[in-house]
Amino acid sequence: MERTMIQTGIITISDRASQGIYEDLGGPALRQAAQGHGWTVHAEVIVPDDLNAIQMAIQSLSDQGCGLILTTGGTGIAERDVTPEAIRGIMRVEIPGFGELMRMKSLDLTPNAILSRSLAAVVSRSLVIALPGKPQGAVDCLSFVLGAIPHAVKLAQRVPTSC
Ligand SMILES: Nc1ncnc2c1ncn2[C@@H]1O[C@H](COP(=O)(O)OP(=O)(O)OP(=O)(O)O)[C@@H](O)[C@H]1O
Ligand SMILES: Nc1nc2c(c(=O)[nH]1)N[C@H]1C(S)=C(S)[C@@H](COP(=O)(O)O)O[C@H]1N2
Repeated sequence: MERTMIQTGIITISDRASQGIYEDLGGPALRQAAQGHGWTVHAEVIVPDDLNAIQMAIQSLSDQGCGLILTTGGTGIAERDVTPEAIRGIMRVEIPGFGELMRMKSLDLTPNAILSRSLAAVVSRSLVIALPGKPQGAVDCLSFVLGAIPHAVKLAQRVPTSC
């Protein structure tokens, strides 16, 4: 697989992790996975399940030059799960195949896979991938879409590239 230098930002979206009620394991799990893929982790942040806070965190990491922004949490159907709405409010285009593939592959692991509204989108010059909240689920879902990430990041960053 193509190994490209990708500047990565990681956002954990969880009311309880943001309040320190439980230790955030999702951000560190994604950092380890990203570094394992040869990417540079620029920053890791934790925000509550709040639409404005999510949008501001994404925009800030994008402005700091992250070509790839991974979020974990808030993709489900609980009352405060607003990650998809937050991303759709600031994206240029959605990339439906990412969510389709993550749900399809995850169905082999858990019947609850179809409860995730996980997605990917281009926000400014960043590829944003919204992964489920369970730390292992986030890492697994990232692995399912890995192959398309280097090319998608180049397209988001408007770097000349061909398929
Ligand atoms: N960032 C995380 N770190 C560690 N465990 C997590 C994290 N996110 C989710 N989990 C685990 O997965 C379970 C189910 O995820 P759920 O989506 O309900 O959590 P959540 O979004 O963090 O909840 P809330 O936002 O209400 O705090 C949690 O109860 C927790 O055990
Ligand atoms: N691969 C994978 N996908 C998964 C899961 C998981 O553990 N592994 N958890 C599911 C569950 S239980 C839920 S409720 C939804 C949404 O999770 P979120 O609201 O924490 O993002 O993701 C689903 N997708």
